[in-house]
Amino acid sequence: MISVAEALDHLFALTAPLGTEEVPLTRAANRTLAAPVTARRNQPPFAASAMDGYALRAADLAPGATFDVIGEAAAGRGFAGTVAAGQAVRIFTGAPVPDGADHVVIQEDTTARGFQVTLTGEYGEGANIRAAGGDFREGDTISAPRVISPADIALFAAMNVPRVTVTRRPTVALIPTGDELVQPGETPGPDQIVASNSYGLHALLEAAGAAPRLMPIARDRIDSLEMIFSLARDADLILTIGGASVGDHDLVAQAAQGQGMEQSFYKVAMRPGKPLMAGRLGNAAMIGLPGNPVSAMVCGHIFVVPVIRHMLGLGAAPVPRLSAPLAQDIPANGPREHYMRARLDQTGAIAPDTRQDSALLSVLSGASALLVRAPDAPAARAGEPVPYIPL
Ligand SMILES: Nc1nc2c(c(=O)[nH]1)N[C@H]1C(S)=C(S)[C@@H](COP(=O)(O)OP(=O)(O)OC[C@H]3O[C@@H](n4cnc5c(N)ncnc54)[C@H](O)[C@@H]3O)O[C@H]1N2
Ligand code: MOO
Repeated sequence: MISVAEALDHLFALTAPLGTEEVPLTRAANRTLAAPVTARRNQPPFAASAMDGYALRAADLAPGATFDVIGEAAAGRGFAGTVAAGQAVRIFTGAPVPDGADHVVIQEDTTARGFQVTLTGEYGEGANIRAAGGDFREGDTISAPRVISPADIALFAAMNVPRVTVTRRPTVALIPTGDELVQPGETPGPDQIVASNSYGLHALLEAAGAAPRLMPIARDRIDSLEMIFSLARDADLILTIGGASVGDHDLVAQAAQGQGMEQSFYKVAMRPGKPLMAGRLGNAAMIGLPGNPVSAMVCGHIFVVPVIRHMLGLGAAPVPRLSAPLAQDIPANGPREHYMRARLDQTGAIAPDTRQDSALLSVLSGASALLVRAPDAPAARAGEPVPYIPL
């Protein structure tokens, strides 16, 4: 059995960053930026008023001072003239500050009468003017790669960049296997259960930036598995679920090898997830996940998400770990790295659930973290820091 770190290295070696495509901003959320974005203008392009009020010369500011109002500057329609001593221009938020003016008094601090305005209150410390280029300047760049956030999209739009270059989404064929499975909503036979982790993995893949395709359930027969594999060949990644262990009906590796799969590894020293398998099948990487629902989901977090990020060009790195103090004593670990379903309490301390069976989706759903126990880690006391992965 290889370690989790070794298995991840093999998976990174089986995969590579994908090509790119261009998308409009309305399609760019959560995609991975693949080429830097360069501002095509200054923002603001002119010194702009930050408030509704009067633009005038700061040198003229004095309590009770009165000004001649010589015109108006609105957003989208500036004032063409120049403000001289004793003059003011009525101005609105976002409007260009007219030549000659270097201060905007907010209208609440003035009294207007006819074509005159008088300062009444405190006129404040700031000039209420946003400098030209104060947000960004033409030629400023946002570097790639990065996962594009809603704020990034607003920034790109302001930079007058309507389309961006992103990494192609990895297509993932997700293949549930097993005679016992029916789809959610169907009526299971007496010995059947409802396929679940295929749906959980579908959600995990979408959130990680992949384009998952849920394939029909492959039955525990070589011909059925081969048929579904043949439908999945154009994917970047083929993920099978179940049939990975040593039972008479665990036929995934045999069927994949019959289709030309070159195996990279089988079995990882971890709990849950031991019967994990990986290889290359034609142009696709293949990962065979164990069928137990929690095992498949944990392997999804620990292996599949980092592989998707690698394919998106976001680097080849394990899931980041945080640290929290133990809420209680825990016993020594066995020889496999243990990813314990755990919860963080309000004080930030972490405690593993008492039930760690890899079939218990209700426990996984109630967990907020995977507490990571290194192989053969000794018993640990309440208060000791332990590594965890947030869920
Ligand atoms: N003699 C041994 N038996 C087992 C070993 C072992 O080392 N020696 N390993 C155990 C471990 S650990 C795991 S994990 C499982 C993994 O087995 P498989 O990958 O072959 O999975 P299946 O047998 O097909 O299914 C296991 C379990 O999960 C249910 N399942 C499968 N697919 C789904 C799905 N899409 N949605 C919901 N549930 C699913 C399936 O019905 C089984 O109950 O093997 C142990 N055995
Ligand atoms: O590895 Mo199995 O995944 O322990 O349940």
